[in-house]
Amino acid sequence: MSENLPADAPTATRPEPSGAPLHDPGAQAPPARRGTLLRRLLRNPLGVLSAGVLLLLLVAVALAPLLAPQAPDASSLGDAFAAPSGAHPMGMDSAGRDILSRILHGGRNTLGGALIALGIALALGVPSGLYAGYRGGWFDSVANWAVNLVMALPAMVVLLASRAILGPDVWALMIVLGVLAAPSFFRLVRGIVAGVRAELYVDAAKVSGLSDLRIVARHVLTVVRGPVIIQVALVAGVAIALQAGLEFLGVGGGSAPTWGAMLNEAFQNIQRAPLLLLWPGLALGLTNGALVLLAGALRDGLEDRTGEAAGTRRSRRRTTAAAPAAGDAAADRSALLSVRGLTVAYAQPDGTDKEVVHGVDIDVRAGEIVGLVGESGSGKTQSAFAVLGILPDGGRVSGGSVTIKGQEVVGLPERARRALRGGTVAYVPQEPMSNLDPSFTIGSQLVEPMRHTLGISRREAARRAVDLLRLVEIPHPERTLRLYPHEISGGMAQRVLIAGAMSCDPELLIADEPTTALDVRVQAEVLDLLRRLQKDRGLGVLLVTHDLGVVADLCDRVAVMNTGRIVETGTTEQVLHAPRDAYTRALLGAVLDEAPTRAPWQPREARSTTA
Ligand SMILES: Nc1ncnc2c1ncn2[C@@H]1O[C@H](COP(=O)(O)OP(=O)(O)OP(=O)(O)O)[C@@H](O)[C@H]1O
Repeated sequence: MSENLPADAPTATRPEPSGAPLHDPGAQAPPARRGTLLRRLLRNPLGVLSAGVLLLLLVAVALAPLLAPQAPDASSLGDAFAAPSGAHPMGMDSAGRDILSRILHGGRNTLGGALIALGIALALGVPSGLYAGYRGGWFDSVANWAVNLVMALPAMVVLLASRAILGPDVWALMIVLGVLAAPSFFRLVRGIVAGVRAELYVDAAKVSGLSDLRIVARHVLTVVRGPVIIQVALVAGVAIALQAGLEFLGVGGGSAPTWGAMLNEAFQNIQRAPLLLLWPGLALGLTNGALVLLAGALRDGLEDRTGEAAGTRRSRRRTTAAAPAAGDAAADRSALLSVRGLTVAYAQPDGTDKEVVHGVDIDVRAGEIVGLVGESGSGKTQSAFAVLGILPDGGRVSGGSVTIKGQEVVGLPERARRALRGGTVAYVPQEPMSNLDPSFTIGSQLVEPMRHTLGISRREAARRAVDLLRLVEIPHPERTLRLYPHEISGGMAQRVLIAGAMSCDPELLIADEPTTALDVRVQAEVLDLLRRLQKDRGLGVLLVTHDLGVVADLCDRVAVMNTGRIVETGTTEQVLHAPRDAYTRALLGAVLDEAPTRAPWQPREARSTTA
């Protein structure tokens, strides 16, 4: 798009929560949250003023046939340049036509044309920006190339050339303008979505089994809509100004009244009746000014809301998960999770593949906790993501087999994998705060995935959410459901994520360094919780960790990973006390011998009595 149109994305505003309210009285989001944007807008004097002016203009223009004193083209040459009077409040133009009537009717053409341009720009730019930002790949490359091409063209020159080709039809020119303005929406939306896509809470939503469409609707559109609103105002203003400019230059059809054509006529008679310039100029100025002020007020409203809700958006660092732990290579494939010869590769810019996981074997049986340990970069995360089916862009399972309850999942269609993730397999991530969307209440983030993956009503999901928070030992669950992530501690956030993971009664839990981001005391509580859930529900757990203390404390078996390979597997006792592999010995040697060990796990009641 040309320099004439707004190309820079407005600052991304914090999303306004649109989380579904819970119907359970105890779990329901407070009704005060609803419609707060409108209330905030009404509290902002500039917002009220600009919205009022725009509304007035739109209503007046829409009712032009009723409000105009006479037809816009009715002329009486004897009254040319007549001053304002009771019958003609804005006076008469050079052809003796009523200016008020022409302003009202002209507004229909001017604003209608801008609306067409805006509609086309939105229809082309927003969906393609969403798709390119969320999916990337070849569509992103092609769309970016096309957008750069269009943006390199000067809009006014293209419009003048279009006029020469298409004729003096201003509506056709507005369609061309819409195409020229679409890249501004594309770039804005694509940039924001590409950022949001990397957020951990989007990964968490994927793992909880939500479809891409739902994730976009719930987590992405809320972030995009604020900036898009502002862009709408800017593009509408530019479309109105460009259209008026074309008419002013005499490029339009000239047959229908428009504010630009009126400016043109006024300019020709500026010496004789300078007042003629005032009315169309005022109409254009008021419309554009009101649009810009309204957009600002809307943005302020959205930012207020989201700033209050989100408080702190935590680090964007992508989780480096650890993969499922160890299975004896000999174990049979009837295990809950069975991984054989798993290889993961990333496509390189030169067309070659870089293999980062080289033939991993792991088994997790029902009711056991398997630890996957290894130093940073050993391939734990890649293995876990491969099992979950959420490898980042460019990554793929290039070989091997992963079965869950005997079902091969490598090559399974995405829909089927989602169903598995939302049901049989659950995931507990490393950084609890980054995996909760700051814009939604805890209740909303527990309820929505349950509604969609279990197909239950909101009321039922809200009831289950309260039970789940009790299950993970969160005090005052009803109150907690109404809180936003920034209002709870890291330990509570991790409990919430564990509750979310348990919400669909999984059989296999993949926990990625679930305690790394927590302080020592909270770590112990979360590990105790995991152990209790695993015992009570007979879960199979693949625990990715670099902490050998955690392995000793919790795991039944352990797999040690180094440079993309499992170097040793066995029972925890055997691997920790009689390591066979030199790397395992080095890993154990790196642990401080004098470091204090945690007391063995006991049920909560026992802990409180022994404390
Ligand atoms: N997008 C990517 N493209 C290419 N290589 C990658 C990509 N992501 C990870 N890798 C490589 O894969 C290897 C394994 O990384 P992985 O994140 O699985 O390690 P990890 O054992 O989980 O480490 P940490 O404990 O730090 O999370 C690393 O060498 C890393 O460089």
